[in-house]
Amino acid sequence: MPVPTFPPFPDDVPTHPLLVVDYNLLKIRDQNEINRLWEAATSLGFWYLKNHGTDEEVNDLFDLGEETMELPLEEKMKYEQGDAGSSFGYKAAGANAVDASGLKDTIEFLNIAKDDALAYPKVARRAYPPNVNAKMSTVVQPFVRKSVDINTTLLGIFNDKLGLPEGTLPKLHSLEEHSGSEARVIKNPPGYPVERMAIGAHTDFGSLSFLHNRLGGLQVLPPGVDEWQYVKPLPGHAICNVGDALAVLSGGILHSNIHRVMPPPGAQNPLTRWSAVFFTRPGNSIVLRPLADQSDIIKDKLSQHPDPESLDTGATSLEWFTRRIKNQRMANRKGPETWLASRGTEQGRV
Ligand SMILES: O=C(O)CCC(=O)C(=O)O
Ligand SMILES: [Fe+2]
Repeated sequence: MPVPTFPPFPDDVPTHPLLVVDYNLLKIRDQNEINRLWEAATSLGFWYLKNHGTDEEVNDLFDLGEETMELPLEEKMKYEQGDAGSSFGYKAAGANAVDASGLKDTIEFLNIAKDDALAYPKVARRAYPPNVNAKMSTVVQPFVRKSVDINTTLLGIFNDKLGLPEGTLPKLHSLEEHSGSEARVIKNPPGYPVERMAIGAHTDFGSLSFLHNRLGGLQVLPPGVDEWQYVKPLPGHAICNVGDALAVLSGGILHSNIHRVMPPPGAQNPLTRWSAVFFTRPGNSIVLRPLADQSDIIKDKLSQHPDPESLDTGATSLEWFTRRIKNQRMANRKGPETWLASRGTEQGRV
């Protein structure tokens, strides 16, 4: 389907500019571009990525998301992610909390494990609706493959900048091991005022997120700033960000920033908001702690950290995700403490 045109993003709301990084230049290891990526990843931890060559795959995934969300709720619920802390599958609107008070989220999403997408027609992790299976090879796999390629390139660049032995970070995110890496399509229905949180404030759980937005609604709370600021969607530009796993592995050199999703602002507000993401996460067995024994740069950074132990999570990647996902589920909620138990590196800012 052709990409629809939308009302413009308003010009009277606070926005946060992001550096634009050119993927074509990263691919040829242009030093200047690598330095700009590094600057973005170690400050806000968010940047725009242009020339990523994934537009068609993203549009096809949006179409598949639309087709899936139109299924009757009863059908979608057959593929629900459940309450045990697994991420893969369908999540109905209202299944997660958005804050400590237990306000419910307003979005529904479908998560497809990279393990299932790449193993298809074998089932690696779980089942999906028949219409998703029908497009697994033609839509999901191509999106996952391109996203993996891009994020692996970024991991390779961070690896070298961090002074880690060649290939260390890509190896921790190997396709061979099962992981929490997944593709996600999100729908936020219209009808909510601009101040009604759709997804609560959070840091991403994994290492790198490759996000595609057409309408506004994503907001960041930059370090040292008290006001939430929108990230304006730019056509053809992905929004990339660092998640907790990479922040921890790098000893805090790479920054995992808090963000949340609100309904689209201004003239975009009456529209359904769709987003698509690929999350790259470490292999399930990888222990989330700074790689100080493999890099003097990380070791030095850690020696200046006020509380270096706080980065030693003692958790494997699988345990970290399971804890965070499980404790945001409304079905598991006992009180504000359940929300607190779902937190990552937000450091009390939400
Ligand atoms: O929809 C968006 O713009 C962001 C979604 C997000 O932050 C997430 O799924 O972790
Ligand atoms: Fe996120």
